[in-house]
Amino acid sequence: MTVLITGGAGYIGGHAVLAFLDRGETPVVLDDLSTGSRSAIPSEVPFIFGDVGDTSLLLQIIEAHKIDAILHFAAKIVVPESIADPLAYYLNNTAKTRALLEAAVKGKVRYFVFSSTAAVYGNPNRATVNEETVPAPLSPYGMSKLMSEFMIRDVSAAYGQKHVILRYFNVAGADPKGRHGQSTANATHLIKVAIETALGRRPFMNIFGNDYPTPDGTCVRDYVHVSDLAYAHLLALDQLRLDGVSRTLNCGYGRGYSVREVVEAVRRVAGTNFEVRQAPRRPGDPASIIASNDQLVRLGWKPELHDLSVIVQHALAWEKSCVIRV
Ligand SMILES: NC(=O)c1ccc[n+]([C@@H]2O[C@H](COP(=O)([O-])OP(=O)(O)OC[C@H]3O[C@@H](n4cnc5c(N)ncnc54)[C@H](O)[C@@H]3O)[C@@H](O)[C@H]2O)c1
Ligand SMILES: O=c1ccn([C@@H]2O[C@H](COP(=O)(O)OP(=O)(O)O[C@H]3O[C@H](CO)[C@H](O)[C@H](O)[C@H]3O)[C@@H](O)[C@H]2O)c(=O)[nH]1
Repeated sequence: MTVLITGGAGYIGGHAVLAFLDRGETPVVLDDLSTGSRSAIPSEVPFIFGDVGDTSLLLQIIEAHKIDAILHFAAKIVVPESIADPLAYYLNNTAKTRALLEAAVKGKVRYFVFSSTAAVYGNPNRATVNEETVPAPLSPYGMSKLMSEFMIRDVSAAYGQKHVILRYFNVAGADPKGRHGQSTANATHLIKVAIETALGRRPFMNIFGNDYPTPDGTCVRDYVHVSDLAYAHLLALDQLRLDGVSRTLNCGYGRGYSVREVVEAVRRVAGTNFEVRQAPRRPGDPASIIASNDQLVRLGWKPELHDLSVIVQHALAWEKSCVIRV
């Protein structure tokens, strides 16, 4: 039984690769390195350079490595970019997921674990969202993922494949042992941007919008440590192999921080002040989105790295180490 990780050269997929290695399993990685990095993949892990939309390549990989489970991380992930270029997102995230599913069905892959997103919920008018909250994405990115969710459920119903759809909230932090972190050039994620600014790699950063209906007017998000999230994948796959029950699960801590609170946490942990400018709202941003995580916790998820200071510390340590490596 071998696991295929698509997008394993990227930020979250790379942490999933480490989680499997840490428990003695060696996965196989497929990645086109569009945003991922070859150096993120440990040398003992078989790496195939290629596209998830290439059904015949996928069939070869499934057969050659006896793949019984696919963890599908590969995607484009930037919300504003998806608004500017929706067709690129519907191609890479939706059409290519369809091609991957076709290969999985033809290759008789039994289990499919999908990286979905809190962006499927749009701008929910409630304190927390659970998996039954009706999805209403605000962006083509969120819609491209929601369309994939529908395909995955239909494929399970028709062909008997079992799946877990994991809806990640805002993923942040880095491997506590310093082996991997977020390396994407021109990253747009808040914690990454704030840390780059704290380290003087950006002259200033923007806060997008201060007139949201939130306690301090800035957007509220549920930041989840990437290593706790990687562990959730192992748990979800183990459970799927055990009981064969397909599930959709929120992956967040159930607690929100505003943009201002995150900026303050980065200032505190980094021990430095940096320039923050107020900017207009960014298109496609919901005011507040926080997970209800009861279902994942019931499966046995025990997050250990939920403190925002710990998330920032690990991200900061990774960012500093990146310069040392260059
Ligand atoms: N980062 C977050 O906060 C967040 C939140 C919710 C969901 N997600 C989801 O998690 C997944 C991983 O995101 P990430 O933050 O690690 O992004 P990332 O950009 O670091 O990783 C994506 C990886 O997929 C690869 N890739 C992209 N298109 C490909 C294709 N067609 N064929 C092969 N490889 C391809 C890239 O080279 C990269 O290595 C994505 O599906 C994303 O939608 C991320
Ligand atoms: O320089 C910045 C960067 C971000 N923000 C704000 O910080 C919040 C978080 O923004 P991120 O870009 O870090 O994350 P998003 O909430 O936009 O989206 C992230 O989480 C989503 C799930 O909630 C998606 O899955 C998506 O892939 C991933 O980028 C937003 O209000 C954003 O406007 C700033 O103010 N300044």
